[in-house]
Amino acid sequence: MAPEVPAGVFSCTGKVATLNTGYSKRAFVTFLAGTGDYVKGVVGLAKGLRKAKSAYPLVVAILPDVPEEHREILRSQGCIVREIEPIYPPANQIEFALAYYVINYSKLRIWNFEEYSKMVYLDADILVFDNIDHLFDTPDGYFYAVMDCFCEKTWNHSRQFSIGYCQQCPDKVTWPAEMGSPPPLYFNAGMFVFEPSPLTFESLLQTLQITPPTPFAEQDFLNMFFEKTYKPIPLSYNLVLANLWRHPENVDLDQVKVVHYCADGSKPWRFTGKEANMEREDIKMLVQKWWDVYNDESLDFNAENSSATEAAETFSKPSIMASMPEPVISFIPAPSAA
Ligand SMILES: O=c1ccn([C@@H]2O[C@H](COP(=O)(O)OP(=O)(O)O)[C@@H](O)[C@H]2O)c(=O)[nH]1
Ligand SMILES: OC[C@H]1O[C@H](O[C@@H]2[C@@H](O)[C@H](O)[C@@H](O)[C@H](O)[C@@H]2O)[C@H](O)[C@@H](O)[C@H]1O
Ligand SMILES: [Mn+2]
Repeated sequence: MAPEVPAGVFSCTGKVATLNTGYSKRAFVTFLAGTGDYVKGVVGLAKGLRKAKSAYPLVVAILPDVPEEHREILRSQGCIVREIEPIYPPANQIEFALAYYVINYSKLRIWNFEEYSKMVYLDADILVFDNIDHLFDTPDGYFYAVMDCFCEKTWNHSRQFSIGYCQQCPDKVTWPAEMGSPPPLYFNAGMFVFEPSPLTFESLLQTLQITPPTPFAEQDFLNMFFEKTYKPIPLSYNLVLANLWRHPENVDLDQVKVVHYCADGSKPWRFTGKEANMEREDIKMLVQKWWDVYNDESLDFNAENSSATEAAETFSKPSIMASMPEPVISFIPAPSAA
């Protein structure tokens, strides 16, 4: 059975929910880079949030190489499009688990969106099936995310993989004493709840410059940086698909609120069904659900159907902060996604 998630993690601290006035605002945020087809992922993400009747807008942090046509598609779907400067890891010889992961360090720019008090980051290959607005009411001061799984071959560089250990089933293969203490709980960085802060952003950047890159790029880096404040939340908030065949005992598809299409071959917008596990009925059902949302014209953005409209209009006024100059870094297009 997966490790328990602290019961109190969603208990409100009695704090008055932050009013969406002035600069103490809430929003979902995702990241888009390149000229390829991930823009379809962002459209699916935006329409899924609308279907779940979320009260908060979706901010899209985009790299300079995202074409105007894609930016217009996102604005037409009610997204708030914010261009960011890329962030690169220090010079290195590392071989990332997937070559294009090098662009994911630019995600760190979202900590500088200081006009927002609390944000929920969601990868563009995510579909929200159920309302998750209550995540914004989690107590401040922590980093909330779902624990990852170490069983896929993408983890074959790790000690966990070498002995068949996974935090999703810590009793199956116990961590041997001779290997020292077990690794700290490790989250998947495709979804997390955080509080933007320029101080945290500066600390992230300074720490990044002295941290040798590792196979899972910014995901490894964020796990190291937030190790002490990380609070696991249930798997239903970020179902990394590999859990379906690696830890089916931990998955209740009827309860899943967020599906993360990160298994090899599972991106719905380029699905062929040829890769390992892609012939599974549950995978094909989840991919179809993504397409149902993506193709549902009733979920397209318009003033009537968006509960986040007033919020989006409020947010769409560029804040003085957003116009603050950021360090200009020459942009080198990264390898395209797998
Ligand atoms: O060509 C790309 C590749 C990745 N991404 C962004 O980077 C995130 C992380 O990449 P991906 O989800 O493919 O990694 P995975 O979760 O599959 O390991 C994506 O969700 C997108 O938000 C992007 O915008 N363009
Ligand atoms: O750049 C590193 C990426 O690392 C993560 O993806 C991986 C990781 O979760 C592995 O544990 C899985 O085995 C693998 O399938 C999956 O692709 C994040 O989802 C993504 O947003 C991004 O941070
Ligand atoms: Mn992803």
